[in-house]
Amino acid sequence: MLSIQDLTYSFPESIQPPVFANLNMEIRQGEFVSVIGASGCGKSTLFKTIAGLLDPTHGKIMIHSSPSASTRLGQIAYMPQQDLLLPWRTVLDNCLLPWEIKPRFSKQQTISHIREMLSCFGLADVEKAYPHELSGGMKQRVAFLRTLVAGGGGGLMLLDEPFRALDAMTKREIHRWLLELWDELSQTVMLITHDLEEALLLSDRIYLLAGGVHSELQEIIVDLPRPRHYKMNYEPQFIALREELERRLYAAHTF
Ligand SMILES: Nc1ncnc2c1ncn2[C@@H]1O[C@H](COP(=O)(O)OP(=O)(O)OP(=O)(O)O)[C@@H](O)[C@H]1O
Repeated sequence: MLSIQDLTYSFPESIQPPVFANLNMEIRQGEFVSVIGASGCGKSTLFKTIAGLLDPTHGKIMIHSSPSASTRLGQIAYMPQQDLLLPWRTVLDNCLLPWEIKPRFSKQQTISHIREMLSCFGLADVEKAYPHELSGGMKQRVAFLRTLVAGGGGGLMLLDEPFRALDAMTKREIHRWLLELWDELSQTVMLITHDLEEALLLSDRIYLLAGGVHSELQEIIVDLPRPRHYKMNYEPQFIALREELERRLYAAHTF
């Protein structure tokens, strides 16, 4: 679905070395792929480049074999680190925004789908609230839900640390929901996270990014069986994978 070839990005007018250089990656339709790496290694910059917000300094980004940036825009739902909710719209109206831009189903169908998800995310009571009335974690859940509505057509979802402000219980609920509904959603997802357990629980593959002139993108295949369950965290295969991930992460950032 997504093919990245020889991708390099340097901020214009920056005297720093490139954020990353000569990256190659392939994402298949329906895959869940996490990107991990030390703070500042270039993960968000990589997503902004894929989403078309930054122009690559060098290299190609192709979606369904098309190098056109405009084709890419229609296929990608991007959730940045900041929630970017519209302050003058209620929770429900914020979630409806993708439908207003690109309607797929009737408005009524979309609203009932959103209401189901609001209830599952513990947000049913705040449907009519405005963003300034919500906690940081609630705003993040609304932004995540809106990205799900935007990406509902089987496109690519780019999620930049979507669950970072959530308490452990809410995070677990959203993980459980994602794991249960994953097959039905038929989404392709790329997720940036610093939470190694989250990456292992949700992903088919993980890319470990080390940026700079000598960038490296290591691939880790998560061969845990599906369907997955959060209790897998305690199983030997999961623990072994987690240890391996920590070892590689440490090695990639030890100079
Ligand atoms: N607008 C900018 N101009 C110049 N340099 C920038 C700009 N934005 C980010 N950078 C630099 O690019 C590098 C990569 O930043 P980026 O936000 O992509 O890292 P990250 O891996 O997502 O970090 P984190 O995990 O902390 O979110 C950092 O060194 C950062 O200082």
